[in-house]
Amino acid sequence: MTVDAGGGVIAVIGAGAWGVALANAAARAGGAPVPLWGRDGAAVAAMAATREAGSRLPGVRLEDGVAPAADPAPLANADAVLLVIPAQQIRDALARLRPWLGRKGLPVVICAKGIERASGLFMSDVVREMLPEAAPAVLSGPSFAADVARGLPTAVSLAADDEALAARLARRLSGPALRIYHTTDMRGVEIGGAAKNVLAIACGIVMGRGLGESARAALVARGFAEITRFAEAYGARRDTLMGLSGLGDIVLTCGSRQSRNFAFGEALGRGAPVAEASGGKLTEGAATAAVMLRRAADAGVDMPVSAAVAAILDGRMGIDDAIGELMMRPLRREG
Ligand SMILES: NC(=O)C1=CN([C@@H]2O[C@H](COP(=O)(O)OP(=O)(O)OC[C@H]3O[C@@H](n4cnc5c(N)ncnc54)[C@H](OP(=O)(O)O)[C@@H]3O)[C@@H](O)[C@H]2O)C=CC1
Ligand SMILES: O=C(CO)COP(=O)(O)O
Repeated sequence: MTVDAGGGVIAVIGAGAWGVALANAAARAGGAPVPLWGRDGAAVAAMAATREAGSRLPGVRLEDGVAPAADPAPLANADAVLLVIPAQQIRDALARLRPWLGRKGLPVVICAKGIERASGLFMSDVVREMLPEAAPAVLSGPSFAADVARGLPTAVSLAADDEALAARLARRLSGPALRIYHTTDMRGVEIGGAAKNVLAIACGIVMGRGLGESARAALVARGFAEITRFAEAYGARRDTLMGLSGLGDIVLTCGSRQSRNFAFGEALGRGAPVAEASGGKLTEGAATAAVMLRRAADAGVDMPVSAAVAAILDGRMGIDDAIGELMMRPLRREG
């Protein structure tokens, strides 16, 4: 497989907000057409006809090279694929698409942010199970789809076991407005992306409850500390967590209503029921909170902020009690 700065076909699996944004970025970065696979035939046909992204990214036009389709056949000719569907759906989608993806060394770049609820597996391990011949990679960092789709300046991390592959993919996808740093720390990049969504819900709750910016800053700092402990317990490097896919994405999603996870938390903080607070939007942190705590417990890592979010989402604790409990924890040395 050849993927380099000068070309190589990048295909995108998932025609939602982030899939369209990355397809646009890939089209801007390279000369080759970008197949964009979506499961909903009518929706992708409408995208192809109107060249509009649709209701998930209002006002965004598809770049000329982007080719939306519900037929997976073009995936068979891709030099690399970007996997851009919700984390909990990746296993099923790969089971269906495997006939077009089962090639030795095919780079499969995971762009979803989550941990698989049923198995407790990180996304790169799900891909390794479902496509054992593939070369998994992870792309994550502070990047709202609406910004990337419009070509606003953004920087993210891309990790693969093979540093040369990570560097080639980063060069192929980078453009004047999308700057991609590469690393071999897949665990660090994928845990940063998955865990920050849970923290964004916590920050939304605090803001929705009217507890103030000081409380949010405390949560960001203590949440970052627990995410770093968790990631290191699973072999991640601390400096990865200090980078774009950890701290960078926490700064973005814990401070902006544009984040669906933050907005979900804010609605909860204002009193919306858990079942209604997302307004039908994808909130990866809600799916990941409980399973992340299971993995943390397996590794003997304490994650009090994430535990409070999980307890609120499971209905085991009310918001005020959860906040009270966080404040009443025994005082300890910082670290
Ligand atoms: N939006 C953003 O700013 C960013 C998102 N991400 C991550 O990207 C991932 C996707 O998010 P995003 O694109 O925003 O979500 P959206 O809700 O906008 O889109 C999700 C897409 O996945 C498709 N899909 C859902 N289930 C399946 C399935 N079983 N098989 C095939 N396709 C499926 C949906 O299809 P259908 O329309 O038919 O339901 C839809 O096209 C998430 O993990 C998110 O955390 C990462 C960075 C930025
Ligand atoms: O991951 C994101 C930005 O980096 C998008 O966050 P939300 O899924 O919370 O909207």
